[in-house]
Amino acid sequence: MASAQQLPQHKAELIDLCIRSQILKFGTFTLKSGRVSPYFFNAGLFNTARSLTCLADAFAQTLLTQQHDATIPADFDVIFGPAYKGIPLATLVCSRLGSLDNRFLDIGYAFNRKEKKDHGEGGGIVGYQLKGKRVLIVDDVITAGTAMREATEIIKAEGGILAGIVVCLDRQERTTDGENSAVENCRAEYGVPVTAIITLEDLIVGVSDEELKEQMREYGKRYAPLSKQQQQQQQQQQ
Ligand SMILES: O=P(O)(O)OC[C@H]1O[C@H](OP(=O)(O)OP(=O)(O)O)[C@H](O)[C@@H]1O
Ligand SMILES: O=C(O)c1cc(=O)[nH]c(=O)[nH]1
Repeated sequence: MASAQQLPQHKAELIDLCIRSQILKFGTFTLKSGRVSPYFFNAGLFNTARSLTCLADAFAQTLLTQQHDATIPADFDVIFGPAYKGIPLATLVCSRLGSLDNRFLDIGYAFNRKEKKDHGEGGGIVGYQLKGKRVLIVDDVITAGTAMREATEIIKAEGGILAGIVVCLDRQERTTDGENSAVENCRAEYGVPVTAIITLEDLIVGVSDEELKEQMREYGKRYAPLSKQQQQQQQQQQ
């Protein structure tokens, strides 16, 4: 395994799976933010019991074994997965936590519909009621943070209380309208712990092809959060 020596086992195993199953793809991809990336993380390809088991292990390790760390969300009643790719993730993490520890047996899961349903039970939310509950968001990727903004607005509108955010991959990019990292921006704006199982830096460690590593580094630099000095230079130029 290319990354086994440098990274904790659950991260190395996940990265190895992502490379073997082409969950991590290389090419030209337009992202939700409009940025054009030479790599793409397709969580839709966690599509077998084997790969979901690996992913569930990695989420559980992240949430359960590092609870002394203030960036790790600890107290929540409901796991919310933003449509679409967050939906199976919320279900998976809820089920895995419940099977690992009885204290989690009564946590709920919920997700939004991208289009509201106007028949049957109707509405835009499926699953556990969010009103008055501490809600953990689980998603596949954070890039510029737009999906997180949308998810937090849904939770607020339902009367839920955001308790934290955990994603599979932090691409370590800045927000579209600012200079700060999307993750730092969520921490500051929502005042909750935000964490990721793996980051762009971790992915680069796991990739063995030098040319692809370089493309990832270059892209990462282009959309990296700006340092204080860069922010000052930018202000002076304006
Ligand atoms: O941090 P951001 O810049 O918002 O980008 C990340 C988001 O983009 C994708 O969602 P999207 O709605 O495109 O896809 P999906 O319907 O496949 O989940 C991805 O699943 C993240 O939720
Ligand atoms: O930013 C995105 O839209 C995005 C990036 C990525 O790597 N994977 C994904 O599903 N969406």
